[in-house]
Amino acid sequence: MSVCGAARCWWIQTRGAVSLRVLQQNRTVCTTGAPESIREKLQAFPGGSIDLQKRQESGIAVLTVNNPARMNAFSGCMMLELEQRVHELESWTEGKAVIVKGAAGNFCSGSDLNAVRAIANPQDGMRMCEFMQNTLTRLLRLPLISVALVEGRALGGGAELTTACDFRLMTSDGVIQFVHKHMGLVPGWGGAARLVGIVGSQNALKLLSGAVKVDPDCGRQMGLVDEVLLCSSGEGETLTHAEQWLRPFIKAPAPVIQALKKVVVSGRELPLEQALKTERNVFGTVWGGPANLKALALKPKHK
Ligand SMILES: CC[C@@H](C(=O)O)C(=O)SCCNC(=O)CCNC(=O)[C@H](O)C(C)(C)COP(=O)(O)OP(=O)(O)OC[C@H]1O[C@@H](n2cnc3c(N)ncnc32)[C@H](O)[C@@H]1OP(=O)(O)O
Repeated sequence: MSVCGAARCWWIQTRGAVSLRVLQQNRTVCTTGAPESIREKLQAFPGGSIDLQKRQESGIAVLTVNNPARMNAFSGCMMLELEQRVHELESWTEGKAVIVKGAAGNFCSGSDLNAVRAIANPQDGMRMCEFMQNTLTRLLRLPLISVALVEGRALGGGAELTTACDFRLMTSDGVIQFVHKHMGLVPGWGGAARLVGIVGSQNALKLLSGAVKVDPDCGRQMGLVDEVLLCSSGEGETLTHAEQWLRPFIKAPAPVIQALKKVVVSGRELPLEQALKTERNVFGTVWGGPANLKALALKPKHK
């Protein structure tokens, strides 16, 4: 059943639910589906797709924002599909990482301006923002190491999407630009809050108030870009380079990688006492587990 054919209420089901449950208590992130009205409105704007390829052998998923005729701008249906793909990844037990990219050598040009023009009243605009904020918060909280692969332009909401990943890799032609000022707007998908956490408040203010075109050098200097991929524009080659960059970080069984991401999320988002409690709970899921026992068996017994 396509998402656009049915608006459903999604609940986050995940192991180590303490971290998510505590996070939900502390955050206004709604884990239930957005009100029917905004879903119906978003369904009225078709076009493009959010494609997900889960590679069981490597544990790396590739999530592609696919609307090349619109420079991968988000139609309403793509916003709904993104939530569905994130929901799928929340329950991918073999997963270790997800690479978020755009189609045809561009990252994403933000909201589809045709939809933006039609969702012009403040109430619906705020509901669309809340829907995307919730989805992008869930993307960043996935128990997977997430990487935004920025080829070409990441503009507006597309720039915000890059901040909803743990890391950002950029090709030499890549640009991240928070163009919101030029639209008479501020980021609405949570990009401002996350950007402050990534580059600090002063650099965030410069990038937003200056609508600065962040190229690879600027991004590396600011700490917004974690690696520049010096490779030809071949889409397949760039993705291969991104997977190679990820490899050292996912060299462990999926439950261990997922546990590591969960304790980092709770350390980043929770007050210390709750973060420590989450860490203990997650520790309990891997202590004495297959990977732990296998590692102990390989250690020489000390006399
Ligand atoms: C919370 C933020 C969120 C929101 O408020 O909802 C937003 O993200 S608002 C949108 C922010 N994004 C933008 O403002 C970028 C808009 N696009 C552009 O400025 C330019 O297209 C470009 C990205 C600078 C590229 O320019 P250029 O190289 O000249 O190509 P074209 O302009 O001809 O674009 C090719 C093609 O793609 C269509 N396009 C591009 N971006 C969008 C978009 N965001 N929504 C809809 N369509 C988009 C563009 O119209 C062209 O299509 P055709 O005219 O049919 O050829």
